[in-house]
Amino acid sequence: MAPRKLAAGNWKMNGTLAALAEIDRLLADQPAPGCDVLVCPPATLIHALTARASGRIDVGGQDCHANASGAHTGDISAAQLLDAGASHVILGHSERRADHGETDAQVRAKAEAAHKAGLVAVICVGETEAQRDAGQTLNLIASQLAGSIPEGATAANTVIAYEPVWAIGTGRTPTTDQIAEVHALMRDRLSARFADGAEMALLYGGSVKPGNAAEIFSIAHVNGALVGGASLKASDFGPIVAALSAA
Ligand SMILES: O=C[C@H](O)COP(=O)(O)O
Repeated sequence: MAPRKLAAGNWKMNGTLAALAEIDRLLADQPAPGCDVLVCPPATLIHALTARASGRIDVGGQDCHANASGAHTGDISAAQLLDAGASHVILGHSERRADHGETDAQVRAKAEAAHKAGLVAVICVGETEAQRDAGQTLNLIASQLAGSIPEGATAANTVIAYEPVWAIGTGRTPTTDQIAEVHALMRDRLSARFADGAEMALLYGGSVKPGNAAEIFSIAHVNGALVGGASLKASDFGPIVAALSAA
């Protein structure tokens, strides 16, 4: 079976209740998308967005704690995300790895917690510009995949997002050959390690816009996108969803 196609939006620390009007616009613009659509708003909006989307868009968190409950002020558990309406959770985003020092082992523990709660883990990997310049990209991605993905991962409970750190929010994107090289490596490693690794959805993320989406979605083993800035407005995210639907 081919991997499912997924257009995922990561709102990061943007948006209040007023931003949910964009969900209405997105639903109007894309009433019957030919791909899965996921929006990961700040945790404060998960419940309201779930109600607003009425099952037509999947909703996700942007992080969860590895523990199910306890004295962890400011954190949120996978079960709490599920309870609020989430079906997915982004884990190991480079902003979490950089801002909060998250390691592969911590990301893996969080993914185990997400799976246990019944959430799909969207696990992010990606190299910095210095690592790419030093020729370390493929080894680093292989190492992040090995360290961040738990043994219980399947195509049903795990999505992998390749996000070069230097392409996030910069307007710069890798060449199609560079994306293809990393996605081929990811497919090889996942297929070697997991029984259904050939069916795991692989997303590209980093400055995906309406203008470059179709080209990115034409690359082998790119099954969708994790979109930051361009997911905030339906006028940008709608065309990206349409491009993936047509891919
Ligand atoms: O999670 C999304 C990525 O960090 C990409 O962000 P961006 O589309 O704003 O470059």
